[in-house]
Amino acid sequence: MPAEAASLQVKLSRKLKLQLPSRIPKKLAGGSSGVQSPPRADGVRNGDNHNHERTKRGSKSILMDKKRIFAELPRSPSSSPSRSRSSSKRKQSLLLSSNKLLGEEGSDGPSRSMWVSGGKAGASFQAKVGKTRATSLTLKTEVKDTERWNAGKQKSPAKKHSMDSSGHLVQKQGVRAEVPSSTTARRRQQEKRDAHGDHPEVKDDQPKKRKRVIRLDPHDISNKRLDDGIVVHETIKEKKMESQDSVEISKNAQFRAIQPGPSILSFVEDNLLGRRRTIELRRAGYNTELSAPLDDIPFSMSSERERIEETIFRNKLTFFAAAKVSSSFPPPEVPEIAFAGRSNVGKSSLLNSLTRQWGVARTSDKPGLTQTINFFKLGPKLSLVDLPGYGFAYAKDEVKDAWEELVKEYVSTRIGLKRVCLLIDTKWGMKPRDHELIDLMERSQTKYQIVLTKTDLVFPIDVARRAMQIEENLKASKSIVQPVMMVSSKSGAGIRSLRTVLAKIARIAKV
Ligand SMILES: Nc1nc2c(ncn2[C@@H]2O[C@H](COP(=O)(O)OP(=O)(O)OP(=O)(O)O)[C@@H](O)[C@H]2O)c(=O)[nH]1
Ligand SMILES: [Mg+2]
Repeated sequence: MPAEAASLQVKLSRKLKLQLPSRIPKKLAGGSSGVQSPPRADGVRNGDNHNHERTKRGSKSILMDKKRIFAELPRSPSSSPSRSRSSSKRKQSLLLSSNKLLGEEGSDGPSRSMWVSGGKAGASFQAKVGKTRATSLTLKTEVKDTERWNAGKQKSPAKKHSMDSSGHLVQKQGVRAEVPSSTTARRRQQEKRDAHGDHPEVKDDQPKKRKRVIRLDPHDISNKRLDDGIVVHETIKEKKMESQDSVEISKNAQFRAIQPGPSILSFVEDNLLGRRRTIELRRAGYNTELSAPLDDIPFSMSSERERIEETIFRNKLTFFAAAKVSSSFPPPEVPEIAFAGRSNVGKSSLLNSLTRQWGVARTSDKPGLTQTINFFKLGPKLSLVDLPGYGFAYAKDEVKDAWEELVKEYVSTRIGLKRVCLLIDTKWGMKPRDHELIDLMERSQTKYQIVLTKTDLVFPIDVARRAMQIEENLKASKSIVQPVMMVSSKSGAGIRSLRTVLAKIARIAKV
């Protein structure tokens, strides 16, 4: 038996020496050192085995244990002695891992051979390869590639490969460079598979997708223009805002610089105009629980109307006509006093406050409630006319324009119109549309009087300043009736004074 074994060993050695490749992929050999060892003459490299111990035992002992199997040319199983099951399993696992490695390497791999146990194990491997048709085919083709690769290697020996795991990419790139052009199609296929995630390890080695680079068209200056435009617009806007602010500031400064005359100041104080504390009103003897307490009527009830100092305002206020167009105006039978002004300035409220009949003329905090010219009779000798407001209102522009035209027509053509009370919000002062109406009344020689409203919302000094400001502005006006009146429908301040002025009109007026 020892003699047989020795002869068998010799035979195997010869056979295997013939089959030994010039190079063996390090990956297959499981090597991990960073430097590739030069191939040995007998085809066995120091790093070809899974550990260095085997290498130490020498090439002979390795050959005893291992046999290089070429996948494309399955060798007939040698008549090596049978091995234990565990050994066989170990070889199979080695085979599987090797197979896996082959798969990972793809067509670019430097070798498709592997070291497995000789004898029965090798035979079993061959049988397995034979059984697994797909695997066999792959191996076959890959071995062909390996041969070509080796040939290529020999042609260009100057090129080196780093076989260590850290330099895997370098090796693969090198191999790629050496793969002949006939394998290009296959390589593309492999790359496709890699791209589909068949071999994640290899995929990692693939050059990563280039980031999209946004190319700038040197002739396209739209972006720049857009940016520039925005910047320019912003600066213009900012400048505009700044200039507006400065104008506003200067306007406020100008307003604060107004020195009201002594008559205006005393009027404001006598009538307790402006924002006042409740305690102050109480101390002055007014019942702050009542509506419009400064009107100096203790109870705001119908029976109390008898206490109104101006007899004409003791009459019942009755609505009798509404007009959307001038043709709907009622015939001018009695003198009329109209209340005009911007929307929400307090026209309807003033009518109620003057007559102390709350709710006859409808009011709302929503601008644009009064949309028709409403005619109210205050006794047999006077009519009070509530006009729709102009300026901002919750209505369509066409509708608002129609109101404005109607108001203009009324104030400029109405026979029997004795006075237009032009109401101005004390806080905001006169606006361009107010001036428009003034101009119209000036042209049509309609008498008008400025009435500052909502005086309870501003400081007494500002009420005086506003009155003074308007008086100064309209000094040259011919149709204006001085003085500027100041009222508050809420507190009742200045209402009695206004009644006195308006009652005089009623007394002397004839249609
Ligand atoms: N604080 C205060 N609020 C007032 C005064 N006069 C009226 N108001 C309020 O201002 C709002 C508008 O009042 P209106 O009388 O409806 O005003 P208008 O001018 O008739 O409004 P339009 O009919 O829309 O043109 C309402 O909420 C009133 O309560 C006032 O003297 N002081
Ligand atoms: Mg109104």
